[in-house]
Amino acid sequence: MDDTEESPMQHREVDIAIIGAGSAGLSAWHAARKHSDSVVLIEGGEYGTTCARVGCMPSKLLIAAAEAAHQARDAGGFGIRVSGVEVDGRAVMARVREERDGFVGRVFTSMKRIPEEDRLTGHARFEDPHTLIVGEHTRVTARAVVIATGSRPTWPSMFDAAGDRLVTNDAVFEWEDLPESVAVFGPGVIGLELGQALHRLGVRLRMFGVGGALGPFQDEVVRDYADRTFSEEFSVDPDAKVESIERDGDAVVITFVERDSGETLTERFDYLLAATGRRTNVDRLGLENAGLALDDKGVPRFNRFTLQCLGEGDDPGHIFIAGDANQALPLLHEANSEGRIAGDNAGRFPELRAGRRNVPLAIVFTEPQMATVGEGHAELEKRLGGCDCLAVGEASFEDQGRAVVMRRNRGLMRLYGEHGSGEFLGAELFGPRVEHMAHLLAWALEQKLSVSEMLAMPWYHPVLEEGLRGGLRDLNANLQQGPAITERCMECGPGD
Ligand SMILES: Cc1cc2nc3c(=O)[nH]c(=O)nc-3n(C[C@H](O)[C@H](O)[C@H](O)COP(=O)(O)OP(=O)(O)OC[C@H]3O[C@@H](n4cnc5c(N)ncnc54)[C@H](O)[C@@H]3O)c2cc1C
Ligand SMILES: NC(=O)c1ccc[n+]([C@@H]2O[C@H](COP(=O)([O-])OP(=O)(O)OC[C@H]3O[C@@H](n4cnc5c(N)ncnc54)[C@H](O)[C@@H]3O)[C@@H](O)[C@H]2O)c1
Repeated sequence: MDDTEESPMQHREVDIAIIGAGSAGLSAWHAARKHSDSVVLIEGGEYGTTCARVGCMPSKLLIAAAEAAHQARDAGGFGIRVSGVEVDGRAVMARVREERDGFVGRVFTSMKRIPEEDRLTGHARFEDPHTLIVGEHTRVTARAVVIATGSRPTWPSMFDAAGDRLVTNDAVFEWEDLPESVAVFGPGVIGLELGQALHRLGVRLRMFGVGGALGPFQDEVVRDYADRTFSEEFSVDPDAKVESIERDGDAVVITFVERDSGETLTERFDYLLAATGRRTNVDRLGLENAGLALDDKGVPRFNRFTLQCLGEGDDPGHIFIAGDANQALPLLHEANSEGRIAGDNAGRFPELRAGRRNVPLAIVFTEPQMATVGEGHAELEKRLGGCDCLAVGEASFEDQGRAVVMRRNRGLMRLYGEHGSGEFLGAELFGPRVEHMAHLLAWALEQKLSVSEMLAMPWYHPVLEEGLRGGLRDLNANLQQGPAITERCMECGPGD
């Protein structure tokens, strides 16, 4: 064959095709294989998953280094003198990359359990509802398809002026050294995690947001408290007025109105880090050929329990969607569980099983940490606020005993319950190590416990969870199911 001749298109006929070898796709593959040996997993980008390569794991590695620096600087508060805390940016980034490579390596090792003939490399797109074209080299015909294509960062076009100094989380963990300065756009989950870590590692930082949003919080009381806390540590403006973004030599030059002074300032930064949200990768799938009903954002409409997509006439069909691709709950544990449900149903199609879904749980690894459990405050207000059915309890960590002991006594939680039934509904937490309390609350919500039942559980002393007990007691009092809190709990330990 001469060089100009195109190689012929290969043809594969399979039971199930899974598009995307990320966390959702890998779970889907394992679940589907329980039903059939004829399953292909198609990957168009890099293997290793977003979580391990550029997401959950490297971000937590950077945060861990930042925490070490912060604790060393804070040791003086305990009477421990640590002199000359120095951040070796190269060493920090080397550890981040090395450990990150370890996590990615473990994904590769588990990928090896998937036979090579079941893996296809190349970008997939629909030719018709049952046919995929993969990398222009293979046509795959499948009885059922799972879309598990994940998401990618998105930003407004005004950032493009920063040229190659515009970066996202995809680039940060490849840095050989820490930069001198970064302008972070988007005080959401990624922006706050990475921004605070960079600041604690000595990077000069400003963070710009729009419309006042901050982290995952919907409850204004918690959001305002978190805003005040972060603002004391580094420059963050959740409702920034940015006048221009320009490139000058190697610098990104940003002109903005400074929050506190109201002055217009122009500052130079090494990088503009865009953390302004993520968009689903379904836009490059040729969905117009798949016969699916799409929502106003172009995402297939689907059933949350079966992960089955609806067809154009709203008839459910043979295509399933899992993980960040469906934009519902872009979190790792949800990608895993959706992948499992979608793969299982693709395998048993046309028979289907409704998968078990967990209550919403999200944790952000800032310091103090942020967490949300259950339905968001806005949804609860909409559903229950009008009939006065929603009760709120509150507790501060400022005088919480264990938090004081640890010099981590900053934070506020708001807890929600239903009048009448006394059931616990959800919470927004901002405080020390609330990752653990968020789990306790999510488990209580799964069990449909009432606030009184939660309070009847054991509470050790002195632990941070006693702060949670304070919040639950306040909620119970507001539900008129317990005594009003006029003073500290008499039967509790000091600083409960
Ligand atoms: C910085 C950061 C930090 C995060 N931290 C956390 C955290 O602490 N906790 C948490 O729960 N979540 C976290 N997340 C979110 C979590 O990483 C994602 O929810 C999860 O990785 C999504 O998995 P997925 O399988 O849907 O997508 P992915 O792992 O992205 O997999 C999708 C795959 O599909 C491939 N693909 C796309 N289109 C095609 C196509 N047309 N053909 C073939 N292949 C295709 C892609 O190349 C990719 O490999 C974080 C995310 C980021 C970015
Ligand atoms: N710890 C975790 O679980 C974790 C960590 C990181 C990411 N994630 C997942 O990744 C998803 C995406 O994270 P994200 O931080 O990109 O999205 P996000 O939606 O949490 O935050 C985006 C932020 O950017 C702001 N924004 C939008 N346009 C802007 C503009 N032009 N200028 C300035 N700010 C602007 C928004 O108001 C918002 O605050 C999260 O929703 C989460 O599901 C989870």
